[in-house]
Amino acid sequence: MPTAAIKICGISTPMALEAAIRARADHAGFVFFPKSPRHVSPAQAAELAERAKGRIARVGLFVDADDATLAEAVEAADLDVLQLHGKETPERAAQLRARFGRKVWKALPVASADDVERARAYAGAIDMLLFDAKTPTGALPGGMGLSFDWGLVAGWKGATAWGLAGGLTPDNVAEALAITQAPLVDTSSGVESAPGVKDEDRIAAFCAAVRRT
Ligand SMILES: O=C(O)c1ccccc1N[C@@H]1O[C@H](COP(=O)(O)O)[C@@H](O)[C@H]1O
Repeated sequence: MPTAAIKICGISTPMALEAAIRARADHAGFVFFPKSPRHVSPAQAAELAERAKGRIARVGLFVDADDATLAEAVEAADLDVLQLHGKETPERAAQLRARFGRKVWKALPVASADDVERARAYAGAIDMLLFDAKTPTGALPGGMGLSFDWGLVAGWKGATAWGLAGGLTPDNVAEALAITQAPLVDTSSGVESAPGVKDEDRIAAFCAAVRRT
């Protein structure tokens, strides 16, 4: 099995960005969702993105964002990927892909086999599916450190590339990969010392654990 690609999400400081690059992560995620403790403004993202250019891919995370919000972020941070983490439909995802000409990833909340089945509706509309844990009503739709039953997506086969998110840490990512064979893993709170505070050692440990598998 080839080594899984790695996304470190919720990067809001140069220190965290440099740690992700040093650890050879593939993608850095910037959260454009004001309710998140990891939220960055377009101006902050622009600075981070400039530092990231040519060293790590830039992913912008959005939750049911309107076109103006997306346009401002894409322009400021020259994003490579738009990660949609709300209730965006396949039609909305396809529309954004066409409008912005960037890759689009869609996060899907998973708690049951039916949730996984819903992924098939996005075939042709997006570039990657991200299976993430379903979070409680009223809570953030991600970034909560919650995982789901990885057996539900074990060896998932579909028309769309996919990745695994939700509660991944340096301690459990090897097991998650052994069960799911996910081609990409995404973590945020699992490499933090407190909500929104990235930990360099945990970022390094997470990437090393992925590479050991
Ligand atoms: O990180 C956030 O604050 C966030 C807010 C709103 C939606 C998604 C968010 N994060 C993403 O959620 C998954 C899982 O995160 P975790 O590893 O369980 O903390 C991941 O894709 C984050 O990028």
